[in-house]
Formats: sequence, structure tokens, C-alpha cells
Amino acid sequence: MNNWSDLEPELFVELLRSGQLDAEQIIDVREEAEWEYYHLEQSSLIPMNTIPDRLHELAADKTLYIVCAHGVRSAAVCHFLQQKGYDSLRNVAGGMAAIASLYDGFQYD
Ligand SMILES: O=S(=O)([O-])[S-]
Repeated sequence: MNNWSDLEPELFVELLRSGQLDAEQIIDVREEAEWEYYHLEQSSLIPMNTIPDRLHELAADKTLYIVCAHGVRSAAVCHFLQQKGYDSLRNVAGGMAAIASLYDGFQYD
């Protein structure tokens, strides 16, 4: 059974705007260069390939919103974290490309 689900970017941006999410909850799993190109202030950069070594940095008691560029890597990370026992995970569908456009009209790619 899946312990994670996709979250539509519109709903994610609503949560973001309402100030309900903190940087500990928004995990950006892209690479550093992608992060430098565009990122959300209130997010944490933990590139996908570093996740296995950095599990201790992930809050186990909060819902985690996993983001990447388009939602592919983040889905893989959700799958991995589920196997590690995390049970409140959201894969933000469409990734930063969708979020950037909805949140501040930025054309990501
Ligand atoms: O970031 S991505 O894996 O969706 S291209």
C-alpha cells in the first residue's frame, strides 16, 4: 500500500501562501545547480542521491512535501522514504515547473 500520494500543485501553492508549511517540510530533491536557478525560500535542499545519508535531517513527525523539477524524482524519493517508514508524504505533481508558474509567474522551462 502506498503511504504517499500526489498533491496537485495548486493545492500545494495554497498551503504555501497560507503560511502553513515550513522549510523543514518542503524537501527539494533537485541538484544544487537547479536549486540556484530557482527555489522556494521556505524549502530545504536535499538532492535525491544524498537522501539515504541524510535521513536524520527529515522530520518524521510532519507531513513532508517532496519537490523536484517535474515530479519524477520526487515520486521515486516518496517511494524510497515510504520503505524507510515515513508515512506522511506528498509528491508535488508537476514539480517546480508547475509551482514556479503558479506561485510567482516564473517560467521554469
Ligand atoms: O525532476 S524530474 O525528475 O521530474 S525531470
